[in-house]
Amino acid sequence: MYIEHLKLNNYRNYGELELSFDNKVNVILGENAQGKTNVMESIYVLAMAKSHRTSNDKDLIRWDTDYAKIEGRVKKRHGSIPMELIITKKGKKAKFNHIEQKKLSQYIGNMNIVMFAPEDLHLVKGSPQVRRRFIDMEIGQVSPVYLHDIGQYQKILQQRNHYLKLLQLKKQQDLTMLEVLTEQFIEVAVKIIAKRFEFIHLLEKWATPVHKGISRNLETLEIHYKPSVDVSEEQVLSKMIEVFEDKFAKIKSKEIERGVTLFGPHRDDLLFHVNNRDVQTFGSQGQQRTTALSLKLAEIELIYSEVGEYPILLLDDVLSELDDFRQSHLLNTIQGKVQTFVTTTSVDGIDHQTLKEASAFKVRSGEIEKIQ
Ligand SMILES: Nc1ncnc2c1ncn2[C@@H]1O[C@H](COP(=O)(O)OP(=O)(O)OP(=O)(O)O)[C@@H](O)[C@H]1O
Repeated sequence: MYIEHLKLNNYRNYGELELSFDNKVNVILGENAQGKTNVMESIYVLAMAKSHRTSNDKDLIRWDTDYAKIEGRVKKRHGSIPMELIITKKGKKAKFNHIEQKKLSQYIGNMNIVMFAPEDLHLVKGSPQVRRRFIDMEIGQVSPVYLHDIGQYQKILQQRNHYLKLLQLKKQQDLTMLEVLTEQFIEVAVKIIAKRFEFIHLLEKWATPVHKGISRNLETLEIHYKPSVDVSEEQVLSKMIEVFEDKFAKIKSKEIERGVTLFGPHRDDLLFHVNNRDVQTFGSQGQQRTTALSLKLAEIELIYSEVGEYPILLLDDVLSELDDFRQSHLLNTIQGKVQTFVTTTSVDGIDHQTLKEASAFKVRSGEIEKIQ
């Protein structure tokens, strides 16, 4: 799939912008703070209904205006489909094929995106939160049910935390309500954990050969999912409810004392092993970068295998962060099959055929001009 047309109104530093793209590499050139990332972000937001760099939708609305609008036409195998997202200070409205989608979980996933930005290089080394976000965004793109479950989970987690806080502060004494919330919590948590196990296997299946290629056959990558409760994959569906019930019964007084939920998918993590060693602890910076790059390239193949079409790749300021070998590995992989957007301040030093054949756009304070 690829995005043919993009129109922005009052999005970040763009008043009005209309661009058409080919199904190939599109380079977005410009000095710092001119609006390169803003274009990438708008494509990401159109696909995912939220930004990768802010959780506050209001940040996306151009200063001193009331709403932001992103319109796009995505070309898929079965035709060209219009998508639209309007962000106001009160909320957002999403349309797919001119029809408003009441549930965002039904909207997301119609246009698949893989974003690779400098912060993704911290996927291995960063906090578990970064890795959980990565898993959730990726599964969400191929499974609307999962997105719905995550939404439910967050709601119940919030209610449970709120109730634990009341118990902690002795504003409540009744434990029956806590039991009801715990039961609801476990029901959704089990579904999420089962799906995460399944997804990590699939991701590993694609990432291991990619990693072998980038490491010139020297390294074997393994990805392990580490739920916060000690449970093996075999136990997930058969015994998980019991495992959680036992755990929560044992830590009840501790949770009340702390006023917060201590176990569940919001505390899960991922582990990456290269040649049987934990990359987070023992990996060199190069190995950590290779792992992050392998995961991104694996996502491209994973989406293709699940959806039947390649996703759109957004490389935000990341190409210059990779050495020559990794750069050309990346560009060789996408060449001719994945619509790719690359932002950079300069293409000097990137000597690859793919970039020579690319379309190029020049950004200057919220205005864009096609230059190649
Ligand atoms: N809501 C907003 N309304 C208007 N302008 C905004 C808004 N949010 C950000 N900006 C402006 O957008 C510009 C930043 O754009 P962007 O992040 O796309 O930069 P960039 O070209 O990618 O730069 P760099 O190479 O430094 O990453 C800044 O000038 C900032 O002031």
